[in-house]
Amino acid sequence: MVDAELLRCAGLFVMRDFLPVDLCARLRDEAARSRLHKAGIFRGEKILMDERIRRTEGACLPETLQSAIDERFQTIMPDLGRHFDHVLTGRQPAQLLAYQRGSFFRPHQDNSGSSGLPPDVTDRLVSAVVFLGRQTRLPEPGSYCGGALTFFRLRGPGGTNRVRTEVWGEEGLLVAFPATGTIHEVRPVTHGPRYSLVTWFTGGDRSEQDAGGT
Ligand SMILES: O=C(O)CCC(=O)C(=O)O
Ligand SMILES: [Fe+2]
Repeated sequence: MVDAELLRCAGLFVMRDFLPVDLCARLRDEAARSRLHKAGIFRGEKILMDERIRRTEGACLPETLQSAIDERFQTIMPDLGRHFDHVLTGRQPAQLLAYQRGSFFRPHQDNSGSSGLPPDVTDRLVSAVVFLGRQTRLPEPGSYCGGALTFFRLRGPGGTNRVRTEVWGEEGLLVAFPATGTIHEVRPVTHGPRYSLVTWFTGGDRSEQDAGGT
């Protein structure tokens, strides 16, 4: 369940079927087979494992699937840049994430701009999340429950301020948002696993480029 219009109205970039269902299924299979490692959070230069804030695991993204994913992200880069008023020139390697029952990621922004963070974080301009599975209210074969990607204080229709906006996963759905200032969380998964791909686009402001151009 995603009200794409609502998210668009709040300035997010939404694309259904960004990845084809067969590619989503292959990625889920790979993640299920892969050795998983605990994913951390940045505190200054350090990566901290704090399971009160984030309980998520990372899986290996096989090279055989990497090029298909890169190609898809590459195609939307100009549109994303226009949408968020940036000149996007690069992208950080996509991460394949696995959330088992009980996993979550508490409210955070992907680039808080705090001093002392490594360039990997401060370079992030636009965050993109791709859902590889489907969220349902009750367990169904192949679905997950809980785990809504929840945004806080998004602008609503008519300039209202929505307290919370939930995005329920659909296979292949992409949601992109500014890496700085967009507070979001992954609600606890109650039936899993939930799989997603995340990546960050980098580059510069349009205005900076215009000022520098001749
Ligand atoms: O898995 C998701 O849906 C989002 C993950 C996330 O917010 C992050 O990795 O920063
Ligand atoms: Fe995030």
